Amino acid sequence: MAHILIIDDEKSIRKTLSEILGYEGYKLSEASDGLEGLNLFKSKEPDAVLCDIKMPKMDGLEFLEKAKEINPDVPVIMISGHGNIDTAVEAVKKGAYDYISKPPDLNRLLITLRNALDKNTLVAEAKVLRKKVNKTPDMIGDSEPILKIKETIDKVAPTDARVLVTGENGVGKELVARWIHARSNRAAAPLVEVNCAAIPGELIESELFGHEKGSFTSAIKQRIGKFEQANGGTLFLDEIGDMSLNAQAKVLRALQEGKITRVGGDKEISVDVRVIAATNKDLLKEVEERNFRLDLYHRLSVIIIHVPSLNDREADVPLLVDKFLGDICGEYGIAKKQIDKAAMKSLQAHQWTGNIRELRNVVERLVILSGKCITPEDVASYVVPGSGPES
Ligand SMILES: Nc1ncnc2c1ncn2[C@@H]1O[C@H](COP(=O)(O)OP(=O)(O)OP(=O)(O)O)[C@@H](O)[C@H]1O
Repeated sequence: MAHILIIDDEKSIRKTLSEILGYEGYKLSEASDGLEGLNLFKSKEPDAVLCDIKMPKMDGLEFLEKAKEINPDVPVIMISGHGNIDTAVEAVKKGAYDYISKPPDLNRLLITLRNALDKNTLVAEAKVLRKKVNKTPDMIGDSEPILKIKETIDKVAPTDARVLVTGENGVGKELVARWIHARSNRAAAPLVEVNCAAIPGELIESELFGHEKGSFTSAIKQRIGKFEQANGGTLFLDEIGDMSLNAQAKVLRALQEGKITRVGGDKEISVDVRVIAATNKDLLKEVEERNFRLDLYHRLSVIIIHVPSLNDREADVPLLVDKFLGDICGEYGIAKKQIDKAAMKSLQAHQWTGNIRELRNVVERLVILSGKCITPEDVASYVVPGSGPES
């Protein structure tokens, strides 16, 4: 239930409001002046505020101003006495949600509060959605392989098909997974990522499936695993080739049956999760070497998207360089630097490791060390090892 902060120096008004709102089930905090109210506003993070206008120490208008600076999304409803309706109107102009008159009319109070809270929920939801939409970065490139990848993403995203994304480190595998999720019917639910290589073998099961309290020494409280967290959404299993055989068996079962069991638990929990996996390993070779289960491989690889290294999509290098130049100069707060044609050609011809982060680092180095226009000499000095004056 929503938490309401009541600020009024008149004890009787606080009492009336508390009784009405308490009866409706709201959680309440009370303050007798603006200053105390502001402290509670910071510490309790209420969902809405009812605030008197005339009060000692800090009046309602000052409170409103300060509260808006701290969190502009929390609606503040002013409580106005006979003498200060004009001030209440002024407060609404300054960002108060609305005002109610003293003595508070029960219906008007409850309706105003409910509307304010509804609006607040919508604002919060819109923020989350906006964040989600913005969270998927652009996939730069118009080379043949990237266009093909985008086409495949558009086809598979709306289905629930499992996708295995392969490619060297840093080629953009995670970006592909994010794009698939963002374009799927699950986009409003979470995309939960697990880096299987970064989690010690003995913890991976608890990470994926959760655990019950006391199931092992460090399990001091119950924990929900990534499969459950991703319920309704997508689970991205990065570096799946590094998962232990033991964990592979459990993941296989979860995929076959759509059910998981927490470590130390006996209850089966149904989960509705789409799995996207990624690896930089040759999984079939891992299968041959008995490090990876063939049945799991088949479950995961309904669709395979291979992201080629930069060296196999030279055409994308200028676009990426241009994007990174813009981003980096923006971060440094300087005008976007230019790059000479010949310099761009030599970046394009460079043998990249395949990791796009390497290209970004190189562009950052060039931004820092070069003049307004990046020249072939800059590239020779700062990028191609062994060919510059510094080496
Ligand atoms: N086509 C692209 N356009 C723009 N940025 C990209 C592109 N591909 C990758 N990047 C960026 O390069 C970085 C590395 O990409 P990402 O993390 O997706 O690679 P990865 O293959 O999953 O890496 P790892 O193997 O290390 O997990 C990220 O910052 C990503 O946003």
